[in-house]
Amino acid sequence: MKDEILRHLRYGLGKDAAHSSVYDWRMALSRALRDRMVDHWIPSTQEAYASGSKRVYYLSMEFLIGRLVEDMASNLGLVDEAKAALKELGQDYETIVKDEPDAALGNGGLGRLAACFMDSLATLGIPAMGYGIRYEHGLFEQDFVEGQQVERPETWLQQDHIWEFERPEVQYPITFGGHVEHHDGKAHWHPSETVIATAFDTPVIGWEGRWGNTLRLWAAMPTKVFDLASFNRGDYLAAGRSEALARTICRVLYPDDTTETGKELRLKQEYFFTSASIQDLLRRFLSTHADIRTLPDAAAIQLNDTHPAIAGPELVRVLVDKHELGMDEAIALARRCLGYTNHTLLPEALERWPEWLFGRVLPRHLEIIREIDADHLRRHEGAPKILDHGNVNMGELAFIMAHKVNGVSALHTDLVKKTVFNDLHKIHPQRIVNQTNGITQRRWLKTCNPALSGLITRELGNGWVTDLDLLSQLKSRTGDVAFKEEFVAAKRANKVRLANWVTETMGISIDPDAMFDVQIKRIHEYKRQLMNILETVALWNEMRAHPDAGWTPRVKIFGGKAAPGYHVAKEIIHLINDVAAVINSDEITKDLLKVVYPPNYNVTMAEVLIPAADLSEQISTAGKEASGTGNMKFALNGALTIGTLDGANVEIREHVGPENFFLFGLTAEEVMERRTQPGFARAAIEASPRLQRVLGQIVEGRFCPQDQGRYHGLVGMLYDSDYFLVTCDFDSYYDTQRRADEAYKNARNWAAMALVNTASMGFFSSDRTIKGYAHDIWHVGSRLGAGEE
Ligand SMILES: CCc1ccc([C@H](C)CC(=O)N[C@@H]2O[C@H](CO)[C@@H](O)[C@H](O)[C@H]2O)cc1
Repeated sequence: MKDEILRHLRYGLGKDAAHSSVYDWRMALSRALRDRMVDHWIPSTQEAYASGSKRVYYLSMEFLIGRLVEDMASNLGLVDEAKAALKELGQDYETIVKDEPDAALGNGGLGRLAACFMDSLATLGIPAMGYGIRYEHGLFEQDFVEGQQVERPETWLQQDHIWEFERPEVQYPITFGGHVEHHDGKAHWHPSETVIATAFDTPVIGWEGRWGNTLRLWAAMPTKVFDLASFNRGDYLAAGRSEALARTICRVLYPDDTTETGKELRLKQEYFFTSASIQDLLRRFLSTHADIRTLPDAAAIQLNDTHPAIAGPELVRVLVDKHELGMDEAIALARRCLGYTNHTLLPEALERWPEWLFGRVLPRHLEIIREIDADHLRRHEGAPKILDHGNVNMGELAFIMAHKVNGVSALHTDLVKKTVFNDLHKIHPQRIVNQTNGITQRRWLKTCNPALSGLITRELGNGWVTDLDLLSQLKSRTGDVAFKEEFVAAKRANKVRLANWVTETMGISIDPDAMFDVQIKRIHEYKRQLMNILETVALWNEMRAHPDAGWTPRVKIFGGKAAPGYHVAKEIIHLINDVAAVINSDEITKDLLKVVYPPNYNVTMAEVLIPAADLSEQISTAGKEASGTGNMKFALNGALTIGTLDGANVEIREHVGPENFFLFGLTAEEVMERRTQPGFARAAIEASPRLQRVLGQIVEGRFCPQDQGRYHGLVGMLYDSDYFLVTCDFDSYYDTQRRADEAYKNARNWAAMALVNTASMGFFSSDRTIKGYAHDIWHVGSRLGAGEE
């Protein structure tokens, strides 16, 4: 490895060791790892072709990958070798790893799930390809200016993205707009705009390199790079116009993760990558198969939410307009290939495109959607329609065009059947299945928590890395004092690492023996960061009133971005920072309570925060969080959960046992019922002197004396609407936090509960999730011989 690094430094970067920067060393290390990776990648790709085995195509607008050096080195079993080689070269592995920017090609849960799925598909040896967009700018960088979020463009591609291979030979025309003519029984689409989709491939190598798949991200290129005539006329802007227009399509990730934008560019982004992917998988299929009618036996296409739902009409378009199948046959054939995953029940997140806009961008597809609707209505009278009230409902389209639809947790899937797709569920009672989410333990334990994963491997061997159920053997250790001490020591080491980082980057000192109480996720009203900060103020009030009451010292840690246009979420960020400033400078409570909110939460920050957490905040309004995946990461890393019966919290509590979970709050049914009671919020506030006092302090400007009225709106909204029932769950949340305080005082018992959490997470591996999709939806097998998995 040492020689390979030096060779890459010299011939890849043209540098000698003496004059190399951290960037140069990182590039040299990455190139050395990449070489090893390719030696696993190419044989897998060849075998996938040669075997003609069925492939999974995972279409997602987002892949929240994070950093790759450590993950690649770990999956190839080269971490120690890399560390040793760099040490010999006088370099520090940690410093070099830290230099890599995150690939932040996603907003949150949906994007990260796609990344975990890619790791599991490769580790399980299932031939698969991820298809997405190569955004020039990923999710914005967040900073706080006077406590308020400001966004800056993310710039991951400003330096060489070493893990990708450009595929200039893989290009497809993507057309938009124009009109459709019908003659001699055929449709002829005459588009007004064409761009070229070009492929960039990133290898995805599974554990121990036994199989490799590809993540193919599309970039947009103009059909005509440069308009020399305009240039010669001195019209320089016109000269570069087509290129600028084309590049706009993949310029930036839309930063909204719960509200559909309705922007034309977003629709073009969705069609751009979906059409390129469909054209690409059909080319691959037809290169080894003659009869297009056998496509469903060779391709399982999974839609990651409705964002690629245009895949249905696009496949039908190609089958009818290019391969001359009948409309009905084409629709049925496409349906046998397609699966659709729903990730949210929030009405504002369900994509509904105005028909006029849709028809302007995709006139032929609108025609085909009419055919799909008519075909479905012919078979199911009175069925919900895709085209309704002047909108194209992408949820209905995805449902009707898929042979299987799944929710992402047991509760969510149940609610999908009862609410958003109730009518369609009645018509197609077998179509909706559950696939509870999961996480890859390679990144979310093996790589991010070497202290704990090392201890586990010493005790159990490393079988757990590919079979997480093996962790259940640790349940027998809850009484093993020595083992528990090592378990606690690992947690404390991670807390010290975090405390040092917080002091270095924020100048705030935190006590590693305090309870680290962490809420990290996108800022959204349904996730109720607001309730968390209200509870924090209530706790602060009590601590100030009785500083010697034997409090459990706490560090409240927040992390998360708000969509730039989501003003209430931005107000909540402002409030958290205002409260933090006052509490962190309070002499009375300085050793009892601190509030820390590091800016720019991302995958890499999660990998530092989660191993250091004692308490995991999963406090969404019941019925709103489809699953959550952070909840699984925390429990796996030995944190206890305080949470509602929402999403996958329900299943986590079932697996860890009610005694090892701090449950509070209304259930999803009770939430629906409570909302029917007029003035429920005001009543709840009047019933809680503690909450009343906190709201009074906030509305009077206790945390923003220089801008008294700052939170009048926010508090007013709680009194008048409180759609997410912060007021109704506040007291039980507060009391449950106090129960956690008491529990934390008994370190041994807390350690035993934490150990049971870690030991009970086997079910929540994304390997189990992918096996579920493979069995219930995709009907695919592994290329790794039986028993090799
Ligand atoms: C159109 C704008 C938009 C963009 C993204 C989304 C995603 C579906 C939001 C999302 O990330 N949902 C989360 O998906 C996770 C993976 O299944 C779940 O664990 C989370 O509960 C869910 O909120 C909705 C709407």
